[in-house]
Amino acid sequence: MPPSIQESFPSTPGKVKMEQGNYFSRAASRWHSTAAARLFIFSVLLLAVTVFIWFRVTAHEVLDVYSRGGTFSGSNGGTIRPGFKSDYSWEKQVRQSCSPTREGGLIVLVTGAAGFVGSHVSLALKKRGDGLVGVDNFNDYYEVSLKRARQDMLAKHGIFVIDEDINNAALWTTLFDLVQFTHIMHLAAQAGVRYAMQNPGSYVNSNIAGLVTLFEACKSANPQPSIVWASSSSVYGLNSKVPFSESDRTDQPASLYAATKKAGEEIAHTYNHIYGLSITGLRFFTVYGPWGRPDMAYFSFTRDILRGKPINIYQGQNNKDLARDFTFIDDIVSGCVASLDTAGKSTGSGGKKKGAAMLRIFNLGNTSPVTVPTLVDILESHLKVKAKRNLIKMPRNGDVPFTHANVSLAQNQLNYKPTTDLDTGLKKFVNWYLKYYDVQKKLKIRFSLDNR
Ligand SMILES: O=C(O)[C@H]1O[C@H](OP(=O)(O)OP(=O)(O)OC[C@H]2O[C@@H](n3ccc(=O)[nH]c3=O)[C@H](O)[C@@H]2O)[C@H](O)[C@@H](O)[C@@H]1O
Repeated sequence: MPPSIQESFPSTPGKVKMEQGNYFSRAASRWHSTAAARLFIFSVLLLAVTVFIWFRVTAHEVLDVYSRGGTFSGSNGGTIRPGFKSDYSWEKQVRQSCSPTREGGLIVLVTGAAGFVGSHVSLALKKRGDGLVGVDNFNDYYEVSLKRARQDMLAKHGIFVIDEDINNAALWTTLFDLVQFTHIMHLAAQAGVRYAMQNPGSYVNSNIAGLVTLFEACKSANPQPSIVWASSSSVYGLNSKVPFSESDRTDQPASLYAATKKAGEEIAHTYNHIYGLSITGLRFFTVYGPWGRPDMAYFSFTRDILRGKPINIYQGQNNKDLARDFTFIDDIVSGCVASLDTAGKSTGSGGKKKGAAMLRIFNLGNTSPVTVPTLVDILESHLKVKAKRNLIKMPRNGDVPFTHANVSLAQNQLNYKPTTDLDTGLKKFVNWYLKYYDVQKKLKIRFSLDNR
């Protein structure tokens, strides 16, 4: 349409806009004519995009935290970090720690490395020349200073422990880009049977969500690592067939802790089935020993006996003593290392299964249950102090009356043979306990003198 005819048409909203458009485009063209104006518009756009992205990330994090029913601090006081940033010195520490010192040495990621079993397994692997890096979130379920002391001990042997949560997917992306792990030793978990009634969310967060986050990273890794992880004797729950064999029923968990470990075993099946991950689950039976967990009975009893405080000894129905298949840490370490050594390769790549992969479950126990009062007798003899015993009815808090492992499968396939009886093992524990807490006391005194 020629401009003269177009101008003679009556005004319409469209026209008015067009005229406004012309006005603004003239004004804009004046602005555009300067480089400063272009820069200004670009900056405004950049700011808008940044604000938009920040808002989305923050909103997502808030929803994520609230969906877990929590606050912005972790389930045990740790801080939830939305991402992960590495730097040169961090990468250097990871690389150094992961370098094997023997030919054909494994390259292992150990989660829960500052924990009881994790620190022992890490040390054993390093000592025989494997490369490894640890991850631990140092939560305050029990005294953090003990976890830090284990970390110091590992650092002296050249093992780097990353202070992070297993739910941090960004950590796994960074770490798996940096290192090609041959194996994962997954020991990070929310442990303890009775604490599950106080903090159920913590069990779901670590033992289910954390496990899935890690499996997701493993499935996408290229090549995929082989995985060994800690399940628990508690999966046998109310099973009354003794001794407990891997083929026994495990669908009657007595605690939420046991239920999350059982769920872990099912999740392991899924990742093996869909993605070809090689996965070995280990059902540990009440592990004890030096550098142990203060929340466990043998440890807290020792502390209370030495302080002259009474201890509660639970009893089952008809005042029957409870019994556990207490297993010494060195035997558990042998079982863990043998599981790593015998693990088949994962078969998937690029997140896709290429063939059937190994899926195993083993009991790692001692095969000779001991009653709790006998445990106390042994502690008394090594501590040379009499316990003040309160016999009380077992509270309904997830406990089971007894555990007893059949380890013939582990014996056949891992050459697993527990060699430490409870008396020998507790003697080693008591020696460590007295030394460790005496050292800690001296350090505290020296620290307070230094700060005067
Ligand atoms: O084998 C396992 O799967 C589990 O072993 C332990 O659980 P638990 O056997 O209950 O070990 P303790 O908490 O040390 O209790 C040992 C025995 O002492 C008894 N006990 C515990 C505490 C107490 O104050 N009094 C008492 O008599 C318990 O009832 C139990 O029979 C660990 O805490 C779990 O993390 C682990 O998974």
